Amino acid sequence: MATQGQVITCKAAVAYEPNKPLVIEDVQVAPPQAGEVRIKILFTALCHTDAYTWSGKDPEGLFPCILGHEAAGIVESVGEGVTEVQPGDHVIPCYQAECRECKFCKSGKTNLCGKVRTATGAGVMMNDRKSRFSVNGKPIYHFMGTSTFSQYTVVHDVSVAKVDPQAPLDKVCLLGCGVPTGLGAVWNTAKVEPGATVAIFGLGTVGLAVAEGAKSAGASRIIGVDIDSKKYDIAKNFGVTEFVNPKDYDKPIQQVLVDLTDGGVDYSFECIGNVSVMRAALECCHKGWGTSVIIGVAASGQEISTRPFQLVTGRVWKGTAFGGFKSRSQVPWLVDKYMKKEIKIDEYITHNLALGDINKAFDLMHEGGCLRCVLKLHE
Ligand SMILES: NC(=O)c1ccc[n+]([C@@H]2O[C@H](COP(=O)([O-])OP(=O)(O)OC[C@H]3O[C@@H](n4cnc5c(N)ncnc54)[C@H](O)[C@@H]3O)[C@@H](O)[C@H]2O)c1
Ligand SMILES: N[C@@H](CCC(=O)N[C@@H](CSCO)C(=O)NCC(=O)O)C(=O)O
Ligand SMILES: [Zn+2]
Ligand SMILES: [Zn+2]
Repeated sequence: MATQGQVITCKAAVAYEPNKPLVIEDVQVAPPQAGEVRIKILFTALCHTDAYTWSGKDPEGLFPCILGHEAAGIVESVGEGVTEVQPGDHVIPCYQAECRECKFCKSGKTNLCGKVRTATGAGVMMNDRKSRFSVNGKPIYHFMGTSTFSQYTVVHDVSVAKVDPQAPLDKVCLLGCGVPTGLGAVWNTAKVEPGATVAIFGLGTVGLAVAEGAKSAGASRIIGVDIDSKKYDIAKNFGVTEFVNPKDYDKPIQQVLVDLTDGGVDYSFECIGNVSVMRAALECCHKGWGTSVIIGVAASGQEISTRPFQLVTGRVWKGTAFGGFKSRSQVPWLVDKYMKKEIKIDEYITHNLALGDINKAFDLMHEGGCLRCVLKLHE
């Protein structure tokens, strides 16, 4: 049955309130308006940022909403003026847009795009500042411009990457967030060079992707830091050469790393979202040149601090969103790299469940053994 131009009723997981179990609902998804694309989502993974917003600690968090931003699917229909994708195309929705026209996109200095960011932050579509989702006539907010915990979603055309139709969507859905973030933090943001020493704080999916990126960049030592010692075994497969558990030491972790590396590492990456660890990650860097990259997302009200002397003496503090990748241009390139076996994806997927099991999937995420859980959206 043709669905183009019609409201689609489908299943979605709705977050009605912070921390209350998500509810699988029949949701109405309106047709795409000008510059919009409606996507049949086939697979979505869960990222810790979904859990962060669900927890109520995200200052941009709005309820009720449909979370989810690491997914893949097939274009169902497009709105007026959409030229770059058409029904049937295989796509990855990208929470970081790329319009190629705004001040940010044209700067050549950043992957951030300004075109739809205020709308996505407000949980609505740019065209009419309204949501395309409703339940029994009541609007449900969008999330990060993607809302992939739904069998169908509507996104801005500048937030859609068209990918190789041969690529397995149950795997490449991970290229919507965590894996590119870690790889890009190394390749684009830090620009790690051969022989460099690297410390990675937090060995979840993002930290492991940092390790993979650092290995491919030719780093000589890749030191993983995690409070869960079980992470070391898996981390070795991603390139981590040494492991440090802060709980095994009486002295501050930055001192442990400085002592281990003759004055500090060349690059460090914070992949947790803990502001005390962000400080340690900066302070374990080598005087004169060490660079620390913040990747983790910290709760509302949290702030970073250090002695300015740390920066005066040459350490550099940076941050990265989506690993600095330009989404529409570079996600298809990452898909091709996966197809050529040049980057891992399968190894990050520890669990596969159905949409109806989404609350179980969030429970799993908080257990040490889960990296990414991929949900199948349709039977
Ligand atoms: N900037 C971006 O574009 C971007 C993209 C994706 C995810 N993120 C953020 O990156 C962070 C990591 O995501 P993830 O999915 O890998 O998370 P995760 O929870 O799977 O991994 C975090 C790891 O940190 C470890 N850890 C926790 N506290 C620690 C401490 N005090 N010291 C050392 N290790 C500690 C945990 O044991 C775990 O292994 C999250 O904050 C997420 O929101 C940011
Ligand atoms: N809404 C949060 C900010 C969350 C945040 O920093 N998001 C990251 C992506 S996390 C993906 O898992 C990001 O890329 N931010 C850039 C952007 O959102 O434009 C808050 O307000 O604290
Ligand atoms: Zn994410
Ligand atoms: Zn732009």
